[in-house]
Amino acid sequence: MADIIIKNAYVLTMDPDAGDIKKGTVVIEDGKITEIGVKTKESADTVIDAKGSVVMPGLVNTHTHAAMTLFRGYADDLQLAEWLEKHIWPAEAQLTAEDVYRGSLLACLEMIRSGTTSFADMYFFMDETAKAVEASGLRASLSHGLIELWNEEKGENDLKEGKRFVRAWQGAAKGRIKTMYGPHAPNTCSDEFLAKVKEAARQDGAGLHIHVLETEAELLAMKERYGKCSVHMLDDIGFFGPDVLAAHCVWLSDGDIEVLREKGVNVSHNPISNMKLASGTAPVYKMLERGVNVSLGTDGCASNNNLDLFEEMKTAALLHKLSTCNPTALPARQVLQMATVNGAKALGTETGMLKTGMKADMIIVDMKKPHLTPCFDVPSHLVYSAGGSDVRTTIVDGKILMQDYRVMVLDEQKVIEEAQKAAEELVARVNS
Ligand SMILES: C[C@H]1O[C@@H](n2cnc3c(N)ncnc32)[C@H](O)[C@@H]1O
Ligand SMILES: [Zn+2]
Repeated sequence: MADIIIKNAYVLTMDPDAGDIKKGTVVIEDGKITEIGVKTKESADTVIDAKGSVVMPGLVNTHTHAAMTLFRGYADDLQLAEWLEKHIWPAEAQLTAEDVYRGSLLACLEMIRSGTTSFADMYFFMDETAKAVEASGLRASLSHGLIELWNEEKGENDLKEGKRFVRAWQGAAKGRIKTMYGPHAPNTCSDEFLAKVKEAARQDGAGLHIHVLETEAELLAMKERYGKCSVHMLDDIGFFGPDVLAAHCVWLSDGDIEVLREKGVNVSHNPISNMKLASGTAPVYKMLERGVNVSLGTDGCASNNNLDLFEEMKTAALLHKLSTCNPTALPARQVLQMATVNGAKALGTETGMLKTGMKADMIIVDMKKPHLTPCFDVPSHLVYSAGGSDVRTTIVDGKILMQDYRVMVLDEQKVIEEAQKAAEELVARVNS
């Protein structure tokens, strides 16, 4: 007998070798998808009748700082440098491990509710984020943020902690947790330090998660310091490869795009954060055209200000139509692919598609809503009309985390109250 059968659903497989199934069934056993089709096994421990709904791969958020939910709406309408240096970093200096646990748990709850089944995170007190991932049932690629700032001692301490974290949690939560090295950015870490981090990642077989060319200020600072941009500096120290996840990648030249493509670097595009901090418009249309693996991320809740990847999909589609003056740029299906297939590829998770043998990470989206009626084209609705709050059921690794809008794995009220309290006390400490 199967564990879960989802029947009568519109199955959006995202599998390039298979089409969608208008009224199909998905069978889950031992955390994997064992059958998809019209005629399948009939009995299971849990049978979900998904009539009027879409079942699709869970969304993948490839760049966030989960615990920053505590800073949601804390410092808005500022430039990145001022925002980070004058507001966020001083506030982060007051963070405790407990705060990071509360903030991360709130983020996990928000992601479960809005259809995100895995995410990549870079932050501090990462044991706490890992514990929140373990408790919530989500899948994640986690890294301790390394901010050397040309201070050798700080660099060494950060790298030591990063290494401890990578080794302590690799493969934890029944394989749902992967760990990465997280050097913050080329303008906050020296080339020598970045080379050291790369070597550590190579030794541990871990990936690397880094912010790259988010702002013009970074580009100018790099030219001044090295006589070349971040992408070329990173390339020259041998940093790049398919194990690298580069967030933002806004200020790229055509030559930079070629380097990213050639080295198989995975890009996380964060359109809402880039728009809110007015960092610029990433050349996403060009990157996709040239075959760079571009995925989607929300960035942290201090620059978004939520973790809803449905909003991110719509924003990405609209932004690149506008920026290229081309309404055919980033059509709905391609944007869905960024949020599922490309994200899963970036994190190396064997998810992102509904296909036999893949891990069972999927969501059921309720289409019986006023704003989703009528429905001529499912991908169009998912990108242009739906929101995270239309997700009714979330499944990760074959386990139901939310069923019919009820979160099964966390005490929702308690998570909200404790995060609220942690945020208030944190801000009080910052202001005292
Ligand atoms: C891991 C570190 O990254 C910082 N951080 C959060 N958002 C951004 C961003 N858009 N660009 C650069 N750094 C950021 C966090 O505030 C933390 O200090
Ligand atoms: Zn970030």
